[in-house]
Amino acid sequence: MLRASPWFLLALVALALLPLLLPNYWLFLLTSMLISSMVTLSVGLVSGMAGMISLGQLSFAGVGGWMVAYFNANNLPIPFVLQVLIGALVAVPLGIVIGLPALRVRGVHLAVVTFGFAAVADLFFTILNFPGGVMGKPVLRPDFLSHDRSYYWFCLFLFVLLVLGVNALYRSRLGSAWLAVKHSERAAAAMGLNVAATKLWAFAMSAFIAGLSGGLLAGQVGLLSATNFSPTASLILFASAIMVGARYPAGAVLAGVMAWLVPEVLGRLHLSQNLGNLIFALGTIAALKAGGGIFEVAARQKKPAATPPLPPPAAPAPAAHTPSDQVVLEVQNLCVAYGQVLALNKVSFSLKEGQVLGLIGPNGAGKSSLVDALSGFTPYQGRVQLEGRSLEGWSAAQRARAGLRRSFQQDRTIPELSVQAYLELSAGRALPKEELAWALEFAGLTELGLELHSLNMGTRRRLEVAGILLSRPKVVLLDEPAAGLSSEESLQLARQIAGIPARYGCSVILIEHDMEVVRAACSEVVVLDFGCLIEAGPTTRVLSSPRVAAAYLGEEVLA
Ligand SMILES: Nc1ncnc2c1ncn2[C@@H]1O[C@H](COP(=O)(O)OP(=O)(O)OP(=O)(O)O)[C@@H](O)[C@H]1O
Repeated sequence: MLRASPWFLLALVALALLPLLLPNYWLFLLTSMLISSMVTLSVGLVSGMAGMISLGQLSFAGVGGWMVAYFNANNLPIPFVLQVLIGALVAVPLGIVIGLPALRVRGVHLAVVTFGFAAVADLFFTILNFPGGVMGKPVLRPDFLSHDRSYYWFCLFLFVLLVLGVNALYRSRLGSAWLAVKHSERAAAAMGLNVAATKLWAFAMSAFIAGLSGGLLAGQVGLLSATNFSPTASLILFASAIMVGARYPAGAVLAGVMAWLVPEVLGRLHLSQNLGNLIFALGTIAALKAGGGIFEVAARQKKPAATPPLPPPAAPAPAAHTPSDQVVLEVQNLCVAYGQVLALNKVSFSLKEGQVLGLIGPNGAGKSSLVDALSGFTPYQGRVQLEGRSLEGWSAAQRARAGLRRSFQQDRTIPELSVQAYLELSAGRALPKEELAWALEFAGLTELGLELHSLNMGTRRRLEVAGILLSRPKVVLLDEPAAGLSSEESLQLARQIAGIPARYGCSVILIEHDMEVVRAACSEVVVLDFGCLIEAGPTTRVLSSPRVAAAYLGEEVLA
């Protein structure tokens, strides 16, 4: 993201002064570069930020251009600037419609859907023609934009506005939500985010930006044709956006430069323009191999932070918190089946207010199925009640918003976000200094600005828990939070987990294989085996039960 404001200002001054030095032909190319950069920015938003493949971005641009051409051909008394804006706005509902399939499909399927849209739009543009095209009636610019230089400055002005707007968006909660959805829709839903709305916003906004660029292109070239917005051109645009890492404005500018420089150079060398496509294709393959475009890789290679120190193990053993008798989560006859496999068979237990309840069992016992069912990710039969309210039919996001939060076995934190942005996204609100300071202490960090990719696994796991706690949940399901941590880190985390009810007043279900962690954190334990609850009660008693030992713990407990 654009943070180097001195560089940004320098580039801006250079771009603003260039028209004074260059002949008209180069000015025309520079304007094309700005317009290409804009439409690349739109790909950066929908694909780079929100992680959805869109192969029809130029069709949105075509809609913007078509509207401007239509206003001109019909001599409608609408100022040019307004025409461009209307064109961009008309592209928005289309963006939402094209975004609807993204709620159900992703990856290659979404690529096919969006490319299909590009093909249909191409047919539409070809059959209907751009208004004014057949009559040879070009789009007229108002007097103040009639000179190529003033038009260039106008495009530059809009481009800068877009960059600032997009940058502000990327730093907002919506921007963080886009990254969350890109990395894991499940984790995003588990944070209480509305995944569908987040995706549709991305499509709508990227269609707006693309539509704006189409309108500007109409003003630049006067007469548009379907070839300006062909599906093939959309493909090349997508390839170049991937190659540069177009969610970074500087990447979009680089793509814009290449979009006019490569054909220009090839033309002067009398080489085929297809060579340009080959360059973009190879660049895309290289980017996919490197796990990101030029600017994404560069951002990732920022020096990783030194491994943060563990928080002082002095963490006083948490004051024993006596759970109240009030039941916060009631689970009755819970059954989960995957086809013929019965993963959970009539499991019933209750979680009391202020309790840290361990959930243990051998591999395949049904622990993850239980967490998935409670958190709304797996269909189940039976009853689950949160503070007396049945959660029947509630989605994962609704359960999270109601105060039933969960963590994941695998790291699902969002590498590009800063510590603060991640915590605020997970908490669902802007956090005051004291709460941020507490979260830093919980995770053993000192800086809020560090990006998560620079943190070690243990720190990211603690940060995930801290973010969940800052959302002030009623119940937290922690799915093997100590996985991948050293034994020292695990015990530290266990002590922190044991202190959660006293500090946050919420209850915890802790799934853990490490019995030391269970002993340190949990007052009571339930044990699953082959999907059935075989034992429940105070930790020490249950862990020394021969039945449990036989089912799962073996020598570890007997020792
Ligand atoms: N998506 C699925 N499709 C089919 N069977 C599944 C699926 N997920 C889990 N199972 C089966 O359901 C049973 C319970 O699995 P689950 O992952 O809930 O156990 P677990 O106790 O969490 O195991 P682990 O400790 O290894 O994570 C196992 O027999 C497993 O093979």
